[in-house]
Amino acid sequence: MSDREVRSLDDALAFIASYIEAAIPPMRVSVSAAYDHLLAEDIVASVSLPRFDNAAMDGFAIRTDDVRPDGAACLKISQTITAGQEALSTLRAGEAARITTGAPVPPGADRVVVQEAARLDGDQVHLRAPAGGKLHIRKKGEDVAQGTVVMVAGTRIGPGQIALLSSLGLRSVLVVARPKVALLSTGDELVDNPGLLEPGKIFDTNRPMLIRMLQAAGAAVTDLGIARDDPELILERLVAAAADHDLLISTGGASAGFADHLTRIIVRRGYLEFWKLDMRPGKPVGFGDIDDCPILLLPGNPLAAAASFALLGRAIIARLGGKGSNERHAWHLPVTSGIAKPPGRTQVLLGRLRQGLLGRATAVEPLPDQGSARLRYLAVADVMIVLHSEQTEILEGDVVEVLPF
Ligand SMILES: Nc1nc2c(c(=O)[nH]1)N[C@H]1C(S)=C(S)[C@@H](COP(=O)(O)OP(=O)(O)OC[C@H]3O[C@@H](n4cnc5c(N)ncnc54)[C@H](O)[C@@H]3O)O[C@H]1N2
Ligand code: MOO
Repeated sequence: MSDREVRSLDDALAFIASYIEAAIPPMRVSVSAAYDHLLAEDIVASVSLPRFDNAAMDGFAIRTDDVRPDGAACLKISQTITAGQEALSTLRAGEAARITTGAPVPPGADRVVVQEAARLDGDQVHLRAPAGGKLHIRKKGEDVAQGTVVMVAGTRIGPGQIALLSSLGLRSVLVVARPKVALLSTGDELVDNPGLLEPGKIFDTNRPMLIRMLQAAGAAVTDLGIARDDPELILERLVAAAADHDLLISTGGASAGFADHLTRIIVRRGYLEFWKLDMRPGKPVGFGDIDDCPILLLPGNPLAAAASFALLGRAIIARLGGKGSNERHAWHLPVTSGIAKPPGRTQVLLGRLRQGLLGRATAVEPLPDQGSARLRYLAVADVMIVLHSEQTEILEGDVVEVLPF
C-alpha cells in the first residue's frame, strides 16, 4: 500500500492489521510469572475442586441416620481426621469422626456438626443435629467440575486468576509474550535530568508518559533515551534497537520542519508506509519499518504523542499480541457539554469522568484548552474522547467514544 491511500485513522488501523500478520509467539511461564499477562490458551480444569468431599467447619463428621428424631445424638468418637490427612476408615453406625475444616470427610459420613453444637464426654460426643440444618460438607467438584473451561484465552492474569491456576496445580501457562518496544525521544531542546535548564531547553515530557502508557498496554519497554536532532545519530540508535525489538517508537521530529528528520531517516533503511493522518492532534503520525522492524513515529507535542499512541500504538501492540487491531478497548459515555468539530477528521479531546454511584462513570466532561502542546489538563484528564471522522456537532448528552488515558 502506498502512503497515499492511508489518510484516515480507520485506513491506518486496517493497514496495521494487514501489515502485522503474525503475532509474536506466546511463551510458557510459571503461574506466578504469568501475573499481569494475557492468557494465550483456554484453561480446562484437569481436576475437580474441591478435590475431595471435605469439612466446611471444625466439628464431628456423622451419619444422619444416627440422629434421633429430636435432633440429638450420642456417638462414639472412632477417629480423628485433620486437614492434610487421608480419611481411611469408613464411619460405621453409632460412630463420629472428630474433624477439622478442610479435612476429608470419611466414607459413610454425610454431615458435619460444628463443635459448638457438641459436648465431649470421654470417648463419646453428645451433639445436636436438627433436621434441615446445614450439612457443612464441601462436595468434590461443587466449585469446579473436572473438564470445565475455567479461563479463556485473552484473560488478564491478576491475583484471583493466580489463585485458581495454583489451586488446579498448574506449573505453567501459555501467555501472550510482551512485545519488546524501544522508545526514543528526539530533539535538541530535550533534557532528561531535573536540575538547571539552559535557555531554550525543556524537560522531556513524552518519554516518561509513554513508558507508562506502553507498560499499561502490555509492552516490555527499552528506554533509548534522548537523541539530538542528528539524523546519523537517530538512525544509528534505531537500527541498533531494530535488531532485537518488536516495535520502535520515536517522538518528535515527525513533521515537516528542516530539523524533523524521522521520515527521511526511515527511508534509508526501510519504508515509510503511511504518514500524516486526518486526525487532530496527532496529524504528523507516521508508520513504517527500519530493517524490517515496525516503527511508529509519534509527533512531539505531548497531547499529540499521547493521542496517537492511544489510537495507533495500542493497536500495534494488541496486534503483536494476536488481537485484531480494530478492537479498541473503549467505553461509550454521554458528554456533559456540546463540542463543535469539523467533519472529515478524527478529533481527540481530553476528558474527565463524572462518577455516579459506586464510582461508576456516568458521563464524560470535555476539558478546555486543548492545544496539543499544553500540559496542564493532561494532569486533570483521566480519559481521551475520540470523535470520529463523520461526527460534526456533538450535543450535550450525546454518547461519545472514550479511551482510558
Ligand atoms: N509547518 C508545519 N509545522 C508543524 C506542522 C505542520 O504540519 N507544518 N505540524 C504541527 C503539528 S500538528 C505537530 S503535532 C507538531 C509535531 O511536530 P514534530 O513531531 O516534528 O515534533 P517537534 O517539532 O520535534 O516538536 C513539536 C513540539 O513538541 C515538543 N516536544 C518534542 N518532543 C518532546 C518531548 N519528548 N517532551 C516534551 N515536548 C516535546 C517540541 O519541543 C515542540 O514544541 O508540529 C507542528 N508543526
Ligand atoms: O496534530 Mo498536532 O498534533 O495538532 O498538535
